[in-house]
Amino acid sequence: MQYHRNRRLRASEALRSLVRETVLSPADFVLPVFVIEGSSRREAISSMPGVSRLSIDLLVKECRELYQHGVRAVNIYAKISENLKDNAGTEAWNRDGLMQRAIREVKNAVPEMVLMPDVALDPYSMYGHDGIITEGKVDNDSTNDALARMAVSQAEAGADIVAPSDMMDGRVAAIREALEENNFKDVGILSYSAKYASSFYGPFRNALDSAPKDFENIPKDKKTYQMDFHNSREALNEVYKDVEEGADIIMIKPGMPYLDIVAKVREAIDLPIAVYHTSGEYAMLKAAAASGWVDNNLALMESLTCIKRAGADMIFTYAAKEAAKLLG
Ligand SMILES: NCc1[nH]cc(CCC(=O)O)c1CC(=O)O
Ligand SMILES: [Mg+2]
Repeated sequence: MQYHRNRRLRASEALRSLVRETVLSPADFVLPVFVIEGSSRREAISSMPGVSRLSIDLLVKECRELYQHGVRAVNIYAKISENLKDNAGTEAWNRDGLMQRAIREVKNAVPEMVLMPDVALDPYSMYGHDGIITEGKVDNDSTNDALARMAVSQAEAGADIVAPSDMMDGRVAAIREALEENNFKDVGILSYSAKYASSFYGPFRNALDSAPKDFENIPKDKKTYQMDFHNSREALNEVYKDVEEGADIIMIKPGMPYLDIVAKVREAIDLPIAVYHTSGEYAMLKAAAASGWVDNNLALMESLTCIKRAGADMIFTYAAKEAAKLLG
């Protein structure tokens, strides 16, 4: 006689919480933030309800609040004016650039906050690409030199961890080497190792005005560097290379439609894994909730919990503050 009654342990919330395998905490979240010039400026991003671009002073304020809610890491993007953009993305390593000033001021005001600036040329590129264009192609190796300079200038400004999101080959090694040479041996690298060419980045590209631009003989998408979403084993290949090159944290992106990749990478490596709940995933949730088709709070917490269950140690999400408040 055998009665397997799995329902026994689901009988009450107290029992369910005793056997719960995955529990979210505000400390799991990294909030991506968009910084703009000026002061007391807040620009709502229409494709991402609840998300705004902030001037540095408001970003500082936001970071203080986040920290109080238990969110202790931000991933920073700068929206610079069109006339500062060029092919090489030179503004990206301007010591007095918007990004560098933002890092300096936030670090100064909230020193405990973990600052993870984005390393990639697209917000600085006149073409909207993550690399330098040479003869109509995104050139890998010259881009790596630029990324290394960008990372060093962010480290100089006070970054704790630099986060290359470009998908050039060998850039983790190039950045690691440059950081060591410049005596930033304690600055870490969070590498977007398995980043797919995805339609879920649309709202983000609106927010930064960073989509590939319509130039003749210039690629209109990022498929020659970001991964093909039909592939899974290729993600492991990418991850192993970055581990070898000295990455401290491995990122997989996007999140929800890619949890098979997260689970697979979790099995394969022991480094911390970050997963990006992307702008498109956030926008879909907000749109459905606004229509009354899903419950915002329940669907949000379920989404984030499932990302953690798949193997994420940390989650990049635009809902970081909202979720932290719901947990608090
Ligand atoms: N280096 C670009 C970058 N860094 C983060 C995101 C997407 C983030 C999101 O959609 O939330 C992108 C977009 C892209 O690759 O075009
Ligand atoms: Mg790679």
